[in-house]
Amino acid sequence: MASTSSPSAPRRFRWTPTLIIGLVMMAGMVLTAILAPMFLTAQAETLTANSRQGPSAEHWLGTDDFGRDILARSLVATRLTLVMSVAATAIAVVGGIVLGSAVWLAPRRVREAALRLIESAVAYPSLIFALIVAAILGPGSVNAVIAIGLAGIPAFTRLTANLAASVSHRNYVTTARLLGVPTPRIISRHLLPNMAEPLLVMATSNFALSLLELSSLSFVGLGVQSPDYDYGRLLNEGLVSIYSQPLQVVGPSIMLLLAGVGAMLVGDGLAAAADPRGGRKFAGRLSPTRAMGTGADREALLEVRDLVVTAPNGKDLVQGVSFSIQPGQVLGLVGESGSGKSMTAMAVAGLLPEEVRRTASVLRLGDMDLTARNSPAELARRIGLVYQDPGTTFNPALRMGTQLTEVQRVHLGQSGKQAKSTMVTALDEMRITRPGARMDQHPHELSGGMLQRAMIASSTVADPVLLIADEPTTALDVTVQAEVLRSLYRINKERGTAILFISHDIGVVQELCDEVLVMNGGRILERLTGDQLRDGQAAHPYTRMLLAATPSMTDRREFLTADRWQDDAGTEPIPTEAKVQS
Ligand SMILES: Nc1ncnc2c1ncn2[C@@H]1O[C@H](COP(=O)(O)OP(=O)(O)OP(=O)(O)O)[C@@H](O)[C@H]1O
Repeated sequence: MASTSSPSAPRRFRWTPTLIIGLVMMAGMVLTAILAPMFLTAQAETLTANSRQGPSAEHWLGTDDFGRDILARSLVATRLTLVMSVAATAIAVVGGIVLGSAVWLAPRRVREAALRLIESAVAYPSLIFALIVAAILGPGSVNAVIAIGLAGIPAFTRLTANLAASVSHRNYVTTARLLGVPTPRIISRHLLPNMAEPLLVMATSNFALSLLELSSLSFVGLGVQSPDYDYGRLLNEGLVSIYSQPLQVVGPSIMLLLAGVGAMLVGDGLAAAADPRGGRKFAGRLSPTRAMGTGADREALLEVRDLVVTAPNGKDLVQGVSFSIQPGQVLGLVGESGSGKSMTAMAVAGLLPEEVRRTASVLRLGDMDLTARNSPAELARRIGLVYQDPGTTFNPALRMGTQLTEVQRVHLGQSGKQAKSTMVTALDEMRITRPGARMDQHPHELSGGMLQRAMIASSTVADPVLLIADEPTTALDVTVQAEVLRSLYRINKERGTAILFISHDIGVVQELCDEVLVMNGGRILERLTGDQLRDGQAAHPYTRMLLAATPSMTDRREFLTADRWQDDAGTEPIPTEAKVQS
């Protein structure tokens, strides 16, 4: 059977040179913070008579006023500096998440007022804010950490509130609310996991900022107090003899630079990994709402971003299309002939003609990166395909059984007998009469509708997570269309198979789809929910034109009445909600 890929599995992580260099630098800093105090404390803190010495083999950066090794002190100071920066960041993150969640939960008026207040706080320079807090609390390491932590809270509050507002519109949150799931559980289960990525990126940036601000506080005498020392404190001590003993500030300055650059590179790398197009912009420098808008749709089963399909002559047949399909969702792709629908679908299925090129910033099905070279067997297990013309899908010279069981025998490794018995069951589920006998028949002995349903049975026998149906009803007359649509509807409802449904017929699309993308000239012109389309809420003139060109819904509905839905196998009518609304 199909290996069911987790729909919410994160897409493959992008290791960029920036991120790798940043992580190596930060790993070096952490190692220094652990090892230096263990091995260098004596040289860093023991007072000797060798004061103010220049660089030598014994003291590479010389000694300070009290004969202590400057390099050793710079290295040992790493621990306190990093610990304080982590603590300040933790205060900002936790405080921001708690306050941001509270703001999101607050009544509308309170929320709006709070957001305005937060915007002003974010605009106020955090170092000035920290200086004021530190001055009120008094000098000291703990107070400096509190001051810098508090100064970072507004930015995280704004990010959390905006992200929560954005995530809370998703279907699963609405459903959880309707089911009466308590708010704290909605926050911990649905909101926070979906906000983790941008929050992590921002936390890394905040760490770099905290490092600099804490050092600044210590430098001006409001932070770490003697005999403790961090980079800022060492700079403060070196300042008095900067002309006679300039090397005294070089050690801590270099360490500060390395830690700051390392942390910023990690933040930049994480931002690029989160949004390949955004880079540093994503790291909280833009408005969080925008950041969220460009973020990944991790719940999506299929995620397509910036898909471009280029013909050999350099023409872009699909021009930067982005969309996603949630597990169990039916997404319609509608547009006139040549608009790029099939190219989009075939790009997803990895079945483009050889001469056509495909690029995308994200092309993911569950945890499978579709831009990578994937095994055809694995693709066949996860993606089922139903083509337009059942008459040409099957080889007229071969018996149905041979063709229908191909996927099972070739890709699932089933024996002929096992494959046949599975397929007979699948045909039966598709309401095809006398399925056993059909296996021995040739394609011309079956009706068009039966052939298409047999095709659907064959495409879904491996239980794919996604079914791509490319104009599956176009070649069929309108009464037979109904049988096929009904089969797709049942597959979706009973098995939860997501469907990418392609059609030039907007009337057919609106019967079946939860969401509809209107395509023209290789671009998406409009996105609508099925309900919006059924309610006639299409805004784009092209969509309206397509609707106008659709045969009267009243005529169509005649075919979709209960009687008409009785196909040759005597199936029951399609549930009301799947029918066309006029
Ligand atoms: N192999 C190819 N090389 C170059 N261009 C191609 C190739 N196949 C298709 N095209 C062009 O790509 C464009 C989009 O084709 P596509 O098949 O995606 O359209 P469609 O919307 O699915 O239409 P239809 O409903 O007719 O299949 C068309 O202009 C078509 O002529």
